[in-house]
Amino acid sequence: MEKIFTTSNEIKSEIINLSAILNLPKGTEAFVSDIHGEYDEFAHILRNGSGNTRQKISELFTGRLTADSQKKLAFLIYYPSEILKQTKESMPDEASLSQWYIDTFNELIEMLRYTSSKYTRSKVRKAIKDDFVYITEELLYADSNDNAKYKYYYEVMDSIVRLGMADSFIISTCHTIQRLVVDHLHIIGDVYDRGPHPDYIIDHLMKRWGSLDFQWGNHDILWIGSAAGSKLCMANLIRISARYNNLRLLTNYGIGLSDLREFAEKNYKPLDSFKPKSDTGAKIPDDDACYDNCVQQAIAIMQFKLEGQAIQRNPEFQMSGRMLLDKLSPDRKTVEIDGKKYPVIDGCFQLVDPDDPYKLTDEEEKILIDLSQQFIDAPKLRYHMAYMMNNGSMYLKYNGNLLLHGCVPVDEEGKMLSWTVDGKTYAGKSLFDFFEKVLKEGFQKPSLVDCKKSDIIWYLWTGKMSPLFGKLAMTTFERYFVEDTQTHHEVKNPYYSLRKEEWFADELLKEFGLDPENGHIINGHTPVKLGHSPIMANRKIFVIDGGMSKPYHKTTGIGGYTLLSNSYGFQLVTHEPFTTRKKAIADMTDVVSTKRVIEQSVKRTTVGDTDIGASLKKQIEQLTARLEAIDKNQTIRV
Ligand SMILES: O=P(O)(O)OC[C@H]1O[C@](O)(COP(=O)(O)O)[C@@H](O)[C@@H]1O
Ligand SMILES: [Mn+2]
Repeated sequence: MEKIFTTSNEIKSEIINLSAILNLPKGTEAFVSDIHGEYDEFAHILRNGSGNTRQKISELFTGRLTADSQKKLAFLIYYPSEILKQTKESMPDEASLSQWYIDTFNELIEMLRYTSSKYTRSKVRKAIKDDFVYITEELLYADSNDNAKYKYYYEVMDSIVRLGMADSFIISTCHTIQRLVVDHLHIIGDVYDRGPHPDYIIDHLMKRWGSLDFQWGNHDILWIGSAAGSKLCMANLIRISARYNNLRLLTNYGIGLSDLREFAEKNYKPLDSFKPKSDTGAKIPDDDACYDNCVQQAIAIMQFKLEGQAIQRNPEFQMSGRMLLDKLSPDRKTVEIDGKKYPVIDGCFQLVDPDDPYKLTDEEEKILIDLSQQFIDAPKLRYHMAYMMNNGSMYLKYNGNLLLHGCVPVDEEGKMLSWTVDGKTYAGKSLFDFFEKVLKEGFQKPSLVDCKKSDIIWYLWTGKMSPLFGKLAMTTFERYFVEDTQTHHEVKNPYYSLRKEEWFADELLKEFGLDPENGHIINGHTPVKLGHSPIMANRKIFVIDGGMSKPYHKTTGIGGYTLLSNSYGFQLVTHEPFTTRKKAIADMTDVVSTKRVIEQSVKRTTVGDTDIGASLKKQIEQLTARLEAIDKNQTIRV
C-alpha cells in the first residue's frame, strides 16, 4: 500500500528512512529446487537456513559455548517444541530449569540481535509474533553495559518464566530467528510429484514465509495445468501419483477417486512394470500396491490416447514420434519405434481399439471429465496453485541473475531455437514469455474443453521446445513396455552440454537483458551426479537440484545442493541425504555437510546495489521532487 504524506516533514523523514535502508547489507537469498514433495527435508533446510544458522552460532559463540552446546542451541532453533520437551524431561529440578530458561533467553536474544542486524527495526518487528513484540524489543535493543537497567532486563526474563510464558516465548523467538536467517527464498521449480507432501510445503510457505518466488518446474505445470482443466496434465499427474504410492495426496486435496479405482480394478490386473515405488523404501501394503498398480495402468492408457489426440490436433508440436499405440502389432506382442520392432512386456492394451487406438471408451471419457471437473473445483488445490501462480514465473531476473528451472532451448551451436505457433515465432526470452502468457490465461479461465491453450500447457511438460522439460522426447511408453533400456534414453537439449562454456552463459544473460560480467544463471531440474560439479561456465552457471527426491538418491549419491547469496557473495551448500524428521532430531544431524564459497566480493553488497535498492532510489527521487515542489510553492506564496 502506498504511504500518504501530508507534510514536508513526513516526506523528509521517509527520505531519511529509505536512504538509511540503502546502506544496510543486502539480505541473504537462498536458492532451493526440486523439492519433489519431501516436506520434512525441505522444512529442515528452511529451519536451518540452509546451514546459515549453524554458521552464525559458531561466529557468535565459539569460545563461549562448546561444540556440543552450539549444536543443541542450533537444534532448539530448528525444532523448538521438540527440543524444549526433551530438555524439560532431562532437568533434575525446577531451579535448574529456571536457570536453563534464563541462559537460553540470553543466547536466543543474542542470536536474534545478530541475525537482525541487517534489517530495519520495522522489518524485524514484522517477523516477531504479535504477543511478544514488546518484550522481545525490550530485550533485543537492551544495552547490556547499562548496569542500572540490567536488573530490569533480568526482571523481564524472570517474569516470563514466572508467568508460564517461557515455552511460547522460546518457540516464538526461534521462529523469528528462522525467518530472519534467510531474507528471501527462491524456489527454482518442482515442488510437486514423487514425494508425499507438496501440500504441506505450500501450506508452510504460505503461513510462515514472507518473501519468496517460484520459477515453475515441469512437474508443477502438471498441477497448475490440472487446475486449469487440462486432462492431459491431470492424467500424467495421477499416473505419477499412483507410481509413487501417493494417491492419498489427491484425496487430501478433496479429489474423489472411487470411480477411477473401481474402473481400474475391474479392467486391469497388477503387472510388474507398474509396481509402485515407495518413497521411504518401506514395503507398500498389498492392497495399496494393487490399487496403485491398476490405477497407473488405467490412467497411463488414457494418457497415451489423449496424447495421440493432442498430437494430431497440433502438428506444430512435431510429436508424431510419440504416437505408439498405433504402432503395436495386431497381437500386441511387439511395437515399432523409429522403424525398429521391440517385444512388448506387460502390455495392458485391452481397452485400446485396434481400429481407432486413440479413441477413449465411453467409461474412460466419463471418468476423465468427472475427475477434471473435480480438479477445477477443488478449493484447496486452487488456493495452492494460485499461490504458485501469483508468486511464480517461467524465469526470473533478480539482482542481475537469471533463475530458471530447466533450460533455454538451443541448437548444437548454441543458437536459440525458434518455435512457430499460430503464425508467430518465439525463441529465447520471447518463448518463455509466450508460455507464461498462455499458462496465466489458462489458469485464470479453467475449461474442460480441449483447446489450444490446454494443449500448450501440456506441451510445457513434455515438448521438445519446452524450457521446463529440456529433452527431445519423454519415453514414458518405452519405460513401461519395452525392456531394451536404450529406448528409455531421453536426449537432452544441447543446452546441457553447452552450459559448461562461459561464452554460452554470456549469450544467455545478454538474451535476457542481463550483464554477463556480473550475472549468473541458476538452474534446477537435473540431478547433479556424484563426482560432477554443479558450478559451470567459469562460475556463471549453478545447478542446484536439491536432490531431495528420495527415490533419486541412488543417482545423486549425496542429497543435493542449495545456494546462498549474502552480502559477501555466493556460497554453495552440499546436503547429505535426509532420513526422517524424527531421526534428525534424535541424532541432531544437520544435513548440511559442506559450504563452499564460490564468489567473495571485496566490498560488501548493500541494499543500494540490489533491485529493491533501485526501486527505493526511485522513490527517493520522487519524494525529493515533491519536496522541491512544495518548497517552491511556499516560496511563491511568501
Ligand atoms: O523416474 P520417474 O519418476 O519414472 O520419471 C521419469 C521421468 O521424469 C522425467 O525425468 C521428468 O522429471 P524431472 O523433471 O524430475 O526430470 C522425465 O523426463 C522422465 O521420463
Ligand atoms: Mn524438473
